[in-house]
Amino acid sequence: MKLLLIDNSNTRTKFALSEQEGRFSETFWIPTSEICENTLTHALHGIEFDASLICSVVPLKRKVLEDYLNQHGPVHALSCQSPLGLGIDYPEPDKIGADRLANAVGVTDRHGAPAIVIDFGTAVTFDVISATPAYAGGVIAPGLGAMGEYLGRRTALLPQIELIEPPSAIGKSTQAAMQVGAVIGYRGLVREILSALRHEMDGKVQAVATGGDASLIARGVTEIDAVDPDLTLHGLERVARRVFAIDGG
Ligand SMILES: Nc1ncnc2c1ncn2[C@@H]1O[C@H](COP(=O)(O)OP(=O)(O)O)[C@@H](O)[C@H]1O
Ligand SMILES: CC(C)(COP(=O)(O)O)[C@@H](O)C(=O)NCCC(=O)O
Ligand SMILES: [K+]
Repeated sequence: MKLLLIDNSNTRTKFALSEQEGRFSETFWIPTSEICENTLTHALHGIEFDASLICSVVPLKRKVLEDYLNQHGPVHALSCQSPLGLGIDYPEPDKIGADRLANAVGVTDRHGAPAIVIDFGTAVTFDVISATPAYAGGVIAPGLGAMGEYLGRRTALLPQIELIEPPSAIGKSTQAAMQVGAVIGYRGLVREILSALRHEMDGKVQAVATGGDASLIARGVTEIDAVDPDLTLHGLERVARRVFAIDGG
């Protein structure tokens, strides 16, 4: 059975095709703002699949995706009601972003529990999975892109910057000074939050990073144990195998 997996998040909507567990035959993405029937028809032209599974944190785009996919076979939208294979230790499970639940499934399946997933997307999310394993809650902070953009928008003289590694901690230009604030400053945010989370958990807890800014920020941060770029899509695949009763699911 060929599965189409879709992570509909705020900046990019990622797609993966899976026929064999743990391996994607194809992956691509579309800016979320461009998701409409036309772009989907174009992007999915010639791609065959038997069923699809979507995690969405953008309700209007989720509707467009579901309406389109419903014409092409069974569709499941991931929620706290889906067969996640994890407990949920959280007061209002239906408020948890579907991408965060997919990340929790992905990290448990691929790296084991207990774990902390850090998703460096539009927002940066930290999600804690206990040894049980159960989703235990987490942290939401501004994403690196949002932090970088903010100063350029709210000041008269500061430019928009490219989010790249600054050559030195002592900035020798406005851009370089802002890159230090964003990139090096961001690593400090990550270290401090990880330390506080680990302090509230028992024993050694691995941290796995994913999302658009993961490789840039994780560089040199020894508190992050691994970067797994397609973690959300892998979590979706795991749930899809259960929903559609595929062997190994
Ligand atoms: N090609 C790219 N397009 C957009 N953002 C990118 C790209 N490469 C890296 N990024 C960074 O990744 C962040 C978005 O990460 P992503 O995981 O796609 O977010 P989301 O899951 O919220 O859609 C942006 O803030 C940006 O800094
Ligand atoms: C926190 C998020 C905005 C992260 O979205 P992303 O940055 O991946 O696009 C998203 O998971 C969301 O809208 N969550 C709902 C609230 C919650 O999880 O508590
Ligand atoms: K995401």
